[in-house]
Amino acid sequence: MTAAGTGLRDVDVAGDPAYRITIGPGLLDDGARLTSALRGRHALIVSDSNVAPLYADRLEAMLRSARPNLSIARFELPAGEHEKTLSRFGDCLDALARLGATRDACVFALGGGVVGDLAGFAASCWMRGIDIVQVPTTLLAMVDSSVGGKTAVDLPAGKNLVGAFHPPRAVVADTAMLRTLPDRELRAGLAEVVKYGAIFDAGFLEWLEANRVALLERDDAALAEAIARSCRYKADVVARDPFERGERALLNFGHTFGHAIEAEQGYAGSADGLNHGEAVAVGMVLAARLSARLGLAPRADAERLQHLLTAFGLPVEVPAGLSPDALLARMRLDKKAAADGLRFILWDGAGQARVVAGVDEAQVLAVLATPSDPSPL
Ligand SMILES: NC(=O)c1ccc[n+]([C@@H]2O[C@H](COP(=O)([O-])OP(=O)(O)OC[C@H]3O[C@@H](n4cnc5c(N)ncnc54)[C@H](O)[C@@H]3O)[C@@H](O)[C@H]2O)c1
Ligand SMILES: O=C(O)C(=O)C[C@@H](O)[C@H](O)[C@H](O)COP(=O)(O)O
Ligand SMILES: [Zn+2]
Repeated sequence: MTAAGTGLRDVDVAGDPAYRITIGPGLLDDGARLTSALRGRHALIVSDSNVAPLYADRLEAMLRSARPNLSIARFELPAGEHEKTLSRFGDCLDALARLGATRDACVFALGGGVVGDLAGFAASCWMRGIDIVQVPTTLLAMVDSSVGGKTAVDLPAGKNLVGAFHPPRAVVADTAMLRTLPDRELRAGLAEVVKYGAIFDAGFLEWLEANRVALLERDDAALAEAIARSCRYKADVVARDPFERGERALLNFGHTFGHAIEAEQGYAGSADGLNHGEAVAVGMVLAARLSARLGLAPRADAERLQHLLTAFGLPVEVPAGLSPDALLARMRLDKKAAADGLRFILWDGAGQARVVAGVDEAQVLAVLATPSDPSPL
């Protein structure tokens, strides 16, 4: 996985298309790697109002020096979850039209998961599908959203309700860009890192417990290891189940609750509510507590998960003012719900998750209505 002497790590994702995730410092200056998947003469750089001023000029310069004949345009959205909308998606398509992007054009998603999801969805729709290279700039995007090809925008009715599966041609994760990431967004990314341990590997949870301080202090080696291991977990599951017909749904651990919280807060995100990673942290604790309540998993495992997330500075309680009934109504529009009712990703204990159908709504309401600490599960 580590190329000797380069400080870079590669994680290959099997599938159609197969692609490579490259992780390490300095990749934003690697024009050859950034353009390795480029086929045509048009490139659209999609970014947001925080990331573009920091990194878009460098990316554009690299693309120009590697491919002098490239026509390059930019589309910049205001930063924030509330911008992951159909309206901004339309604006992104308009930017492709102004560029005159042909079917061999390539979109470069330079940003966090909001940019990656929106740019990916635009790439999946423009002329029925053009290439995208993901250049993730948040920890969350490096460990999760840039990998696996889920793209989407939010609707007022629900999170990620409109989207497509559209895998990238490459993922280029320059870890040096994490140096400018706000602490709160770093912690949000750690929530999705914890998720991999929670659903796949209790040993990884132990590693996270042992490396908690190093990760929060942005130790390069610890972060690189966490990113590479997370990408490996995700790459393996999406290669086996790219369209979420089965086991990929495990990656939704904590998301049924989390997405309901995000939607109920109007996608306020970091500005005035919980961001995605924080909402998932709360959701994972609720899912673990629901598992304990249903007698599927030991209470001690739920407490351990809660403890780790708290140690990472993440919230573990439903924000004040959100009603259990309103959250439950949101969950009925979760994409995993089916004729047999709500489906949750629950666990048999740390590192062992499964899909559980037909979960009793009264039990869900009971978990939502009970504060986690210090009350009993
Ligand atoms: N497609 C998937 O598989 C998948 C997986 C997980 C999450 N998601 C989606 O990802 C989104 C959350 O992504 P996110 O947490 O990256 O949030 P985000 O994209 O909103 O980025 C968080 C904040 O950090 C800023 N930022 C980004 N990189 C920076 C940098 N290097 N330096 C300084 N500031 C920087 C952004 O401008 C933003 O304000 C949600 O919409 C979620 O639904 C998708
Ligand atoms: O890649 C996946 O599959 C995931 O579920 C990863 C999640 O972390 C991510 O938040 C994803 O966007 C959720 O997808 P959705 O299908 O529940 O909208
Ligand atoms: Zn997520």
